[in-house]
Amino acid sequence: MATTAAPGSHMAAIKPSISSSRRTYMSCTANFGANSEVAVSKGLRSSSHISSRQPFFPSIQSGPAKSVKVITRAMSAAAENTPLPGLPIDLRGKRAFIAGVADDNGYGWAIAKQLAAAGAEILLGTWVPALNIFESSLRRGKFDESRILPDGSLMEITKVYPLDAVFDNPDDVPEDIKSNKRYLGSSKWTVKEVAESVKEDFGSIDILVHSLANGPEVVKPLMETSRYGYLAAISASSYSFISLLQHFAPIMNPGGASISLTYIASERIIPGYGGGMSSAKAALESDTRVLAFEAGRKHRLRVNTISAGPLRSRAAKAIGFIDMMIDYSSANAPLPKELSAEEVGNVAAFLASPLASAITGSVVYVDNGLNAMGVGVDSPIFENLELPKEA
Ligand SMILES: NC(=O)c1ccc[n+]([C@@H]2O[C@H](COP(=O)([O-])OP(=O)(O)OC[C@H]3O[C@@H](n4cnc5c(N)ncnc54)[C@H](O)[C@@H]3O)[C@@H](O)[C@H]2O)c1
Repeated sequence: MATTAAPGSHMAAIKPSISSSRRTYMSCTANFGANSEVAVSKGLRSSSHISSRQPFFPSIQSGPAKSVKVITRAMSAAAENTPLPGLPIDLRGKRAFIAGVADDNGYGWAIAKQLAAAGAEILLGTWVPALNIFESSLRRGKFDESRILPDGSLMEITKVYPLDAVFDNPDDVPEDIKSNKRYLGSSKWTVKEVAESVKEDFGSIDILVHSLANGPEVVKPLMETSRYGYLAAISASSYSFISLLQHFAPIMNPGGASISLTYIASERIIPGYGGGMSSAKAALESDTRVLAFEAGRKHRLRVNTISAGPLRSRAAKAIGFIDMMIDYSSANAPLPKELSAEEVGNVAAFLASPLASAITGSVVYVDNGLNAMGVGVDSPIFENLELPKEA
């Protein structure tokens, strides 16, 4: 399946406004004749061209006041419809590999969608045990509504690769996994093999997204977490990113970008986010900085992580307190609204684009500003404190 059909959302949005601005402009000239055409075309130029000592519409200042009003209205309509010179997020010609998509509810899907809306070609890496159900749901059209892009076309997924990011190469895979029936139908799903398959199929990629995490003991407090649970969380949620970058960097084009997803529990206490997952996110953020240096110097790649607010994804629901965290954020964040996955997808598209060419090694917060709060303002302690109210 080719993705060339998916145009950049910005470009698609511009086309109709070009013609409507032209229509507005033409109706101005038709209504007011040659003099007003001069006036309108002057008005459409940058305001810096207008001397403060000159009348704004020298050619019609002597005319009746009514004409001035009508022309002003027509001009502001024309200005509203005039496309901005633009800072488009244009990812046409770029290819993205997004690891960690197995349904249409999580951040990985939303990021894939916004990258596709900006014109990127989409390859997915799906956890082997979830692959069958994801592919059959895709085939049966279960995700079609979620695939709709701003221009009305459907997001194309060029290829889905089976992936288990806790195994780097076939020698690492233990017998019980090899013979597990959920793995038997798939092959070449270790990180090294997936990178080799992508190289064989497409030669190179430009964008690498790590949107996966797993902590078998996430519901246990850190003090009760076993060594196995802790190391498993780090392996699946932190080292998996190092491994992906290690194996994909050689096939990433210079100027390429990688993005992972982290959570505020790395730096602030979030009771309930246990099993070493808070430690895994802290490692991921620290690794983002070191890998930014190494991959930047060696491959001219950028490495950033998005610290996302709470989302009702499948993984988050498994932790068991996601609704509470969403309510807490709405009650306490500077922006008292629920975060949408699309808002995170938009920032990922920006970070992946040349517009972010000087951003690397950063933790970028997309959380309605919750990270900036020092207190929870919904505490009864603050009952008598005057808080800013909506105007
Ligand atoms: N949902 C939230 O509230 C939230 C907040 C901040 C950060 N995040 C982060 O966002 C990222 C995506 O999670 P999500 O919440 O969108 O949930 P999700 O369920 O959509 O994504 C997690 C994915 O990881 C995959 N996965 C698990 N183990 C794997 C492995 N060994 N190999 C390959 N894939 C594996 C799962 O199949 C799933 O597709 C994670 O890093 C998560 O920690 C989530």
